[in-house]
Amino acid sequence: MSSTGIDRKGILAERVAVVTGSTSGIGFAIARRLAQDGAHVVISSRKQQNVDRAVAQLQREGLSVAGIVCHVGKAEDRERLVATALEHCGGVEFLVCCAGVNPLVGSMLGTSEQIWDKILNVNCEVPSPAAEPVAALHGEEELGVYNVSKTALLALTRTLALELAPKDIRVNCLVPGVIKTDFSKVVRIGYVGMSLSSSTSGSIIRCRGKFGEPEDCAGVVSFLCSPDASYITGENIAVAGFSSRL
Ligand SMILES: NC(=O)c1ccc[n+]([C@@H]2O[C@H](COP(=O)([O-])OP(=O)(O)OC[C@H]3O[C@@H](n4cnc5c(N)ncnc54)[C@H](O)[C@@H]3O)[C@@H](O)[C@H]2O)c1
Repeated sequence: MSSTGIDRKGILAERVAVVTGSTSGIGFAIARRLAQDGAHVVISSRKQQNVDRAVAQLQREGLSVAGIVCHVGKAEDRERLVATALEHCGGVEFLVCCAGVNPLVGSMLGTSEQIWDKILNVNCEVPSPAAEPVAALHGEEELGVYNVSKTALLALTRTLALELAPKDIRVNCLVPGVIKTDFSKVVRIGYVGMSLSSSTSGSIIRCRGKFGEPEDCAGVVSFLCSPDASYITGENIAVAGFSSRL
């Protein structure tokens, strides 16, 4: 039982969550946790085989999940995703935007317009009608455009939270540190011995103790979706241990 007298078992029972970029990594862990906490969850990402694999795995665990392909940069895919949630679950109560890209590791200077457009489109424009995007606080060298896109989400969260407050819609942003997924390999490769160290390019990356696991992010998102968080909106919440926030 929580301090508010709310029973946390099945805290999200019969609620409906849509999670983008949820066939692997942080998104998958969030989808699993929300379903374990009782929600009906719609999983999505770009490839049918990945959606099928993730849905099958969670259904084997006895969880209530459906899945559909959704490239978040495509308007028709996003519409189909919402339609699927309406059809299977009768609505959407939580939207968790995890899809993110970083096709560039290198200097921001001279980065092509095409790369800027891709990163800003997927990482910033798409979460704009959403709740709980995943974003950044302190950037690293060589991830400049990505840093810009994720830092924009901090302002997006604040602004959207204000705009949507009259509709009683909350908007919060999870700011992970270095979490062990395929996505962060490019950053983790520079760590030596899990302590303060130099990356191969010479830039300093800070991490003391250990990297995070995707599950470290999932519980916080479940909390943010729960009634215990009903007075929390417009916040950027770091789950970063002692590592840099990506
Ligand atoms: N891993 C970290 O250390 C870390 C830290 C901070 C923020 N993040 C952010 O967390 C989010 C999830 O990353 P992850 O580490 O779990 O990586 P991941 O590669 O394991 O998962 C990313 C998921 O997004 C999907 N995806 C990518 N582009 C998409 C698109 N256009 N449309 C739909 N789906 C798409 C991929 O298929 C995959 O399922 C990203 O937004 C990333 O920027 C990750």
